[in-house]
Parts: sequence; C-alpha cells; structure tokens
Amino acid sequence: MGRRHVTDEMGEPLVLDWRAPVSRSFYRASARDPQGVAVRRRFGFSNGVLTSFEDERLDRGEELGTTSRILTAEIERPRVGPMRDIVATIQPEQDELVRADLADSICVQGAPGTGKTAVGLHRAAYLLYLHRERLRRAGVLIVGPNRAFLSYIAAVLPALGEVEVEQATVEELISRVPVRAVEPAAVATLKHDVRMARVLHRAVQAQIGTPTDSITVSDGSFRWRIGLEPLHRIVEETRREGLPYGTGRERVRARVVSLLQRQAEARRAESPSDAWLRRMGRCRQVADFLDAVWPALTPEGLVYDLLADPARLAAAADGLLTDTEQALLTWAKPARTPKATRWTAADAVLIDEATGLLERPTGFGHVVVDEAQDLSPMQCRAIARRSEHGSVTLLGDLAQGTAPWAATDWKESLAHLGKPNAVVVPLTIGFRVPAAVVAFANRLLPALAVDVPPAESLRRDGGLDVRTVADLTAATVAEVRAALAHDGSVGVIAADDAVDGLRAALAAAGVPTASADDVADAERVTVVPATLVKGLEYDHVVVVEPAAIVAAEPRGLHRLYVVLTRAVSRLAVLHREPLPGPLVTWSATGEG
Ligand SMILES: Nc1ncnc2c1ncn2[C@@H]1O[C@H](COP(=O)(O)OP(=O)(O)OP(=O)(O)O)[C@@H](O)[C@H]1O
Repeated sequence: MGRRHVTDEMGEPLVLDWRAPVSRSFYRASARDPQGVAVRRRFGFSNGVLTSFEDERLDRGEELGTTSRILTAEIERPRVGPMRDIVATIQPEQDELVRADLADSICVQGAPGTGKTAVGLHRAAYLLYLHRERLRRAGVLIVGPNRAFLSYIAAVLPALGEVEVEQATVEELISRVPVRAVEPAAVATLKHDVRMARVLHRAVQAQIGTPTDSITVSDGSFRWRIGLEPLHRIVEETRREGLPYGTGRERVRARVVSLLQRQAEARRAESPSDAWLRRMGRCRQVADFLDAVWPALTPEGLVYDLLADPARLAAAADGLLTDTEQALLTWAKPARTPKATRWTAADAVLIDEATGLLERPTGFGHVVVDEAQDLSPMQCRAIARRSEHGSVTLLGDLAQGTAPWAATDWKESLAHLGKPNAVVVPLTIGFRVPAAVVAFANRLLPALAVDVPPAESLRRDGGLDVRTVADLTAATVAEVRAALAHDGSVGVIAADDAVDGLRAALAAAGVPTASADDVADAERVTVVPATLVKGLEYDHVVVVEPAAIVAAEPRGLHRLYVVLTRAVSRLAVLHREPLPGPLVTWSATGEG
C-alpha cells in the first residue's frame, strides 16, 4: 500500500492506493480487532532507499501502536520546507475522521500538533478518490487562515495526486469588493455579529412594496389589463416562497407575463410567441410595476444604504441593535456612491451576506475549514452558503482563537454553518511539540478560558530553554547561529513590529532569512510575525519577548499559546521583560 496505485508491466497491482477500501484494515486493524490481518509490515525509506521494516503479528496479539519505531522516526524527523503527507503513519483515530462518509459533516477539536490539518487534507484526498465524478463537478474547497499557511500546505494534495482542489482564505472567498479601508475593532466586531444577518434580511424585505395600481399594457393590437387584486396575490405569493430576492423579482415578472399570456390566449385562441412574451416582460409598464414593488438591488447598494442612512438602518435594526450600536455602524461621511466607497474587510462580510439574500450562490461538494475557531458567526454563514448541499470538515482548537469573535463553543459555530448535528470529535495525541514544550505552553491554558481536552505529546525528545537576556537582538542572532548547527528549519517568532529589526540584524550578521509566505525559498531561517504563524511549524523555534507578543493584541495570551506550540524539536524563549503572568509560576520554580 502506498500513496498511489502502481501496477507492474502486466497490469497487476504492486502498490494499492492507501484510499482503496481494502487499505482500510491496514490502518484500523488492532490485536483486539485484527479485521482479518495476520501480519502488518511497515517499510521505512529514506531518499528512496529501504532502511527498515517492522512487523506486527496481530494474529499473536502483537501491536506496536504509537511505539512503532517507524512512526517515531517519521514524527521526529527534522522538518524542512512545506508540509508533507502522512500516508505511511495515519493513526487509527485520525483514519476514522479521514474515511468518514461524504455526507457526514464533522468538527475536530484538537490541541496544537494533533494532526488536524493533516487529517483535513487527507480527508479531501480520500473523498475525491471515492467520489471522483461527483466532487469534480461540485468541487472541494480548503479554507485556511492566511496565504502563508496556504502556501505551507499547498504541496500536500498534489503529492497525493489531487490537483483540482481550491484553496482560499475566507477573505478571498468573499472578495466581491476590494478592501481599501480599516475601521476600529469595535465596529468590525459588530459587523461580524450574527444579528447583522437579520438586519440585512429585514432591509431586503423592506424593499418589497404593495401594488397601488393595476397594469395596462398594449401590444399594438390589443390592450391588456391586470387588476390590483391579482397583483397583490402575485407579490404576496412570491414573498411567501422565500426565494432569494433577485429570483423573486424574476418570478414576479414571469407571473405578470403569464397573466397577460392567459388573456391573450383566451382572446386569440392561440399561444402568443416567445418574442411576444419577452416583449411583454420588458415593456415599460411591467418594468415600472416591478421597480415599484420589487426594485432591483445590488449587494453593495443594500449595504451602502444601511451604513449611509441612519433612518434605513433604524428601520432594519429596530429591536436588534441598540442606538449606540446603530451609531457605531453609521458612516460619519458616506462616499457619494457605493462604487466610490472604501470598503473594510468587515463590510465585505456584510456584502457577502447581502449577496446571499439576493441570489443563490454556487456551492462546493465538500469544504474543509482549518483554524475554524477564528471564524466569526458571519464568516461561518458565508461558508454555510457555499456548502449548503455539501458537507464540511471543521478543524480547530478553541485555545488558539485569536480573533475578537473567536468561537468558545463548537456547537455555535456548527449552527451558524448550517450543520448543527455534526459531531465534535477530539484529537488528543500530539505529533509535533515535544512533551517538555507542551507542558510549558499548557501553563497558559487556565488563563485562556476555554474548555478543551489537554493533549498528550508522543515526543519525549526535544528541548526547551527559557532565558532572560540583556540584548534581545544579539541573543536572537546567537541563538539562530547555534540552531543552524542542527538539521531542520529555524523559525524566529516575534511581535509583528519587531520582525523587520530582527530580519535586518540577522542579515547584518550574515544570516539570510525567508519570509513566511514563501515556502519555496531555500533559506533555512524564517522570521515570522506572531500573527502569521498559526498552523505553521519549524524544527527549531526562537520566540523573542513573549510579553511584547501578548501586549500587541487583546487576545495576546491566546496568540502566545499558538506561538509556543510551533516547535518540532527545540524551543528557545528569549526575554528581557518579565514573562507574562501565567508563565511566571513556571520560571519561578527555577526550571528556566
Ligand atoms: N499520523 C501521523 N504521522 C506522522 N506525522 C503526523 C501524524 N499526524 C500528524 N503528524 C505531523 O504532526 C505535525 C502537526 O500536524 P498538523 O499541522 O496537522 O497539526 P494541527 O493539529 O493542525 O496543529 P495546529 O493546531 O498547530 O494547527 C505535522 O508535521 C504532521 O505532519
């Protein structure tokens, strides 16, 4: 079994695809439930050379589990460059998630390094293998937190033979308008509040009017009239159908035309031509009627009207948003038109919601969302619109939530995603971070106010070094130089505003560095702003001044937790200022 199906020259299978149904028992068989497997043999390779093999005689009750030396060697191998696949060593609890049915939406809560990203990517590959035709048509989407992360994972699916998968950030998914402005966090947070969905819905509904006049149309030969009563009926009926607003408008038009058609048929005893029907649908009287009772809307126009006009907002937000909140949303100086407006990222979220109210978006057959704890309710809804007829795999860790609207309960996120019945499954075995480093980072957990199962690291190796230093820059350069004596990548993680200085200091010391969003870069050292490091990992991590990382943002302790859990082999923490409170107890014991 392996990454791809391989046959000999006679067409006989030599290697079976890891995703084939027959491969399943390789991953799932255990001494207690051998599933017909007598011996499981794993081969170890290095650079194309067979280096080892390992047998488990399940029929004699032998089972290595996580003590497998091939697994240990694989997870302790120094990391360099982009993420790799884990086909050879997928663990049973991961395999259950990877091979869940296409119809099943699942949510995985897992501590740092438990393999959530790996599971999500392998699940996408598995589903594409099993439902190739269906998913090729419907599409599979991977959503990640930023471009650096997406480029880090970009090679995994192609390595598994899957190239037709879209990978995007949420911001890219909803980029109907260019984002050209920033706004205070309080305003953005309010726009991400799920109440805004109701405000927008009401604003759209408020556009639907009541007919006040009958319609009289002439086609050159005859005059036709539709009275008020049938017009009322048409509008009411269509409103009740709850279609997207734009579809509703066309439905009203079609119904008006169909009444005209019936009159024409009765009078002439034959059906009018398609051209006649089209002409009637576009004639001025029908267009005027539509503009009066069901005017054409654009998503940008709808959001613009709400944010530019306090009266409109008040009408739509009555009982939903307080006066203060409404004032917060209203622009002090609106641009002259929607087109001239400098939209913010949160406006783009509102515009996407509005788009969903006006027209039905095309969706994907399956959506994998990574780092999902950072999605706001409104962003969840944006993804829900794109997976309405498909399923989702939601991956995340509540302890790593750094957005102002970060999730605190997966059930809520799942409800906003339209998948309230999805199961929440924990992953608890850590494959990345050495036990000593996990223990250090876990000091923060009680301060993070989330209820998550703690992880247990498989790694007994690795090193942790927490040091007070006099000169942060000089100490960082020295630390990086020492790290370069080992194999593997080196990640220097600092508060965003310290990154340029550190990069320059390293360059001056003759150490070239890469930036996080360029995984193709051959440099072994990367200097990463703390806000971009989510989901990434480096063999040796140097964290510079934790206090500054915490001070830089409201959920700074959550950010620090992310930062401290990026190391595969060694973590060095360099600080001048005292360590943030929750970590201090630890260093006060003298271990640091
Ligand atoms: N079964 C496995 N065999 C070998 N390596 C594994 C296995 N599962 C995960 N890993 C490795 O562990 C590391 C962490 O995995 P991954 O990035 O998927 O974790 P995560 O849960 O998404 O972490 P985070 O919460 O930090 O984003 C990766 O290097 C991955 O390849």
